[in-house]
Amino acid sequence: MINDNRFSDTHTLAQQLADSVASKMRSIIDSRGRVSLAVSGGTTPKEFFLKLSEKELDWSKVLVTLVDDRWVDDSDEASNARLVKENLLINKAALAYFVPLKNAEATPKEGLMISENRLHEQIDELDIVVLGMGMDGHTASWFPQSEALTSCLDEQAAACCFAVMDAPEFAQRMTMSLSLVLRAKHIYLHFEGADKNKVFEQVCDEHEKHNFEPMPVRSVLFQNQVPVNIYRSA
Ligand SMILES: O=C1O[C@H](COP(=O)(O)O)[C@@H](O)[C@H](O)[C@H]1O
Repeated sequence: MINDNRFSDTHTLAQQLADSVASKMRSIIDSRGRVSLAVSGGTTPKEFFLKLSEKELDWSKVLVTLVDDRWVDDSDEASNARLVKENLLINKAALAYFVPLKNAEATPKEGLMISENRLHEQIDELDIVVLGMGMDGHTASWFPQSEALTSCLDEQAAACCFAVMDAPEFAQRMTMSLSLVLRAKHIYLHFEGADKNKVFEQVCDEHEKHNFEPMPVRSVLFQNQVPVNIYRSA
C-alpha cells in the first residue's frame, strides 16, 4: 500500500515528515520502550534531520542507523554518517545512540562481516526506515546494473547488509538489504523537486512497475509486506 503525501515546498515537506516520524517514534517508545530509526544520506534529508532533531521525545531510547553509506571516512563531505552526526544527532537528538554502517576496514567487502554483526547484535527490530531516491531510480545503495543488485534485492536474503563496489558515484558502499528494509514497521520515501517527480512517474509506469532492476526503488514501492508513506514536494 502506498500513501502519497505531496507538499508545495521543501520546508513544509521537511516539517511534515519530521512530525510524522516523531509521532511514530513516540508511540513505538510508549509501546516497547525503545525505537530504531534507519535514515538515508545524500542531499535531500538535511532539513528533515534538523527539524527531527528538535522534536520532544525520549531520545535516550532511540537507536539511529543508516540505510546506506559511502565507504569514506566520516570526516569526508560525502559521508552519510557525517551528515547524520552534524544534522540529526544534535539538539534534543544528541542523546540518541548511533550505529554506523561503515567501519575501519579498507573496503566494504572486507568490512562486511563487521557491519553485518553490528546490525544483528544491535537492532532487534527495525521500526522506521526513511529512504531517498536517486535520479536513476536507486534507493539505499541499490543501483541499476550493479553487480550487487541481485543480492541486495533478494527478499529471502538472510543478510542485513551487502557491500557495493561499483556504484556510479562513490563506488564503494555498504547498504542494507531489501529483506531487512521490508522487516521495518514503517517505511517512508522522501524526495523533492520536479526532476525527481518525473523520475517517480517512470518508476510507477503501470507496465514496468514490477521490473525492479532498471529502477530498484520499485522493489520497496511494489511489495505487499509494509505500507510505504511517500513524502514529496514539487
Ligand atoms: O547516494 C545516495 O543517494 C540517495 C539519493 O540521494 P539524493 O542526494 O538524491 O537525495 C540517498 O537516498 C542515499 O542514501 C545516498 O547514499
